[in-house]
Amino acid sequence: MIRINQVSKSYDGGETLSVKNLSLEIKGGEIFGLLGHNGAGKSTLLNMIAGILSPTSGSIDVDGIDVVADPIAAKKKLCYVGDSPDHLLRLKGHEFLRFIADIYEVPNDVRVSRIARLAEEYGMDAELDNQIQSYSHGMRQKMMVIAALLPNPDNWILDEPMTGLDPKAAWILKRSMREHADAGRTVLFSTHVLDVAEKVVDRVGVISHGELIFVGTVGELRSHFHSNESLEEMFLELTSETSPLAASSADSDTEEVR
Ligand SMILES: Nc1ncnc2c1ncn2[C@@H]1O[C@H](COP(=O)(O)OP(=O)(O)OP(=O)(O)O)[C@@H](O)[C@H]1O
Repeated sequence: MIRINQVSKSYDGGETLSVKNLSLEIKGGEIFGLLGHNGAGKSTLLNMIAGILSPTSGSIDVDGIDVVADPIAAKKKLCYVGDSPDHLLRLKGHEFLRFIADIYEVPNDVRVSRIARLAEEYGMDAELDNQIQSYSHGMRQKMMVIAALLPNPDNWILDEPMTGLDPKAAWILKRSMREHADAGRTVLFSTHVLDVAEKVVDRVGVISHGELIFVGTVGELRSHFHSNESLEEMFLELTSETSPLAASSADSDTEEVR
């Protein structure tokens, strides 16, 4: 479970807030999709949950562990796919995965079988002896997904995880997300690809200018609009400059439709 309590983030000492007083609870058993335009604050929020950025104010806990007060314990409860797959490029695939398994203290026998399964599923088994810098963008993204899923913690935090994945890999990841949530665990991911979101999410959160302007199921969003529109159409209406819900102030309620 991920609990975000009145979190704000400023990159410039308080002049502007990239995330504004945001509260949200994501329970075990659900896939939660975070939607928002470029610069809306998705990566900033996910980076704070993953412990890469500190909130300017507010608190975040993962399975009851405060990510700022106890960062190592909190990190053991989550995995994270960031918005760039270009890390540790000089390592070979298997060296990178061994490094991740060491950090997460994945036992030897477990890591061997898990790496073999994940590499085979994502079509990367023939690539593990090559340096990551020789991989294509999509192959690097697959490595980030494999590395994230390798420790198999309860909470998955995935920033645009489908970007660059081929259809088969995207399908396998979506299936894994569903299985993970159905086992009572938590998946939080961001995406721009709204037809993907519509198919896999249990709930969505729409973030605009650092504020959550909607939290609920796609069905609830539909009944709010009294329409049968696609998620894409509703998202565009919700975040348009003329929408009464479009974020502009920091003092509004954020749960459900404002
Ligand atoms: N390192 C940084 N320094 C200063 N401002 C930043 C930094 N990172 C992000 N921002 C600002 O914070 C805001 C939110 O950015 P963020 O990357 O969280 O958006 P996003 O929703 O993930 O966007 P995208 O969909 O384009 O990845 C933007 O206005 C951005 O310019």
